[in-house]
Amino acid sequence: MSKAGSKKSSKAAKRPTANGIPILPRQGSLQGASEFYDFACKVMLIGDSGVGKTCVLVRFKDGAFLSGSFISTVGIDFRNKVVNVDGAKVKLQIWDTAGQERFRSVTHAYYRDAHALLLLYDVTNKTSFDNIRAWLSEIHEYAQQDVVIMLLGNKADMQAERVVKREEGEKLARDFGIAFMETSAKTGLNVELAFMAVAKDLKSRKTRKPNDPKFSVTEYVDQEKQNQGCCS
Ligand SMILES: Nc1nc2c(ncn2[C@@H]2O[C@H](COP(=O)(O)OP(=O)(O)OP(=O)(O)O)[C@@H](O)[C@H]2O)c(=O)[nH]1
Repeated sequence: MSKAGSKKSSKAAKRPTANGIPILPRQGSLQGASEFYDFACKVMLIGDSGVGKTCVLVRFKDGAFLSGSFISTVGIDFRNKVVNVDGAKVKLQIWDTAGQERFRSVTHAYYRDAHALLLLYDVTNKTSFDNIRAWLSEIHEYAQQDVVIMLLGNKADMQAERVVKREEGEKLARDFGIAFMETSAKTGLNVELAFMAVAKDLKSRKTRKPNDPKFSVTEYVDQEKQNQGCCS
């Protein structure tokens, strides 16, 4: 992950750059030599700086939480994970973007190939929530029309600092017809579910017969949340 100030960012500095921003190959290889899979898809994590995109990715990929001082992502990077969906192996190539405004022109270029976008805000940061509409406009401008969008209200573990109610996130998602859930990279709440919903959607798109009902990410997520029997 290209995080400014991290050890890995010195590696990133040896990569090709544009205005000092590390640029990775546009088409991250979906052909992992040692990984077997049936379908592959690109998922992008987007949202304001500091909402927890890198932490959500690390939680999903490694089952760990990056606590401590916050190091902002520089440019864009990706990690792969193969998941099992009803007997099929789906390779998720997950792109972690920099939330900072100065990297926006770099990350826009990657929207077009994305099958799914996980759009994050931070439930303890009202501005990050208010900016969601602007992020959705960008998605509308740069992403494919049929891209799957999921709104994630992250840092749900920080109840004392919360300033955005769950109902506000739900309403915004409803207004835009997109799936919603609250997540926590710290506790792992709903992180797996978010990525699995995306993987299921992709598998369904690839295998669905003309008369089969269309898979709905929103319905799937709502069903799974009900099955958890909790308020998340
Ligand atoms: N309590 C709590 N802290 C979190 C959570 N997710 C992220 N953080 C913290 O929030 C800070 C920012 O997290 P990052 O994942 O680096 O944020 P980012 O969205 O990748 O930021 P940029 O790289 O600048 O775009 C870090 O200090 C994390 O430890 C969470 O779910 N709960």
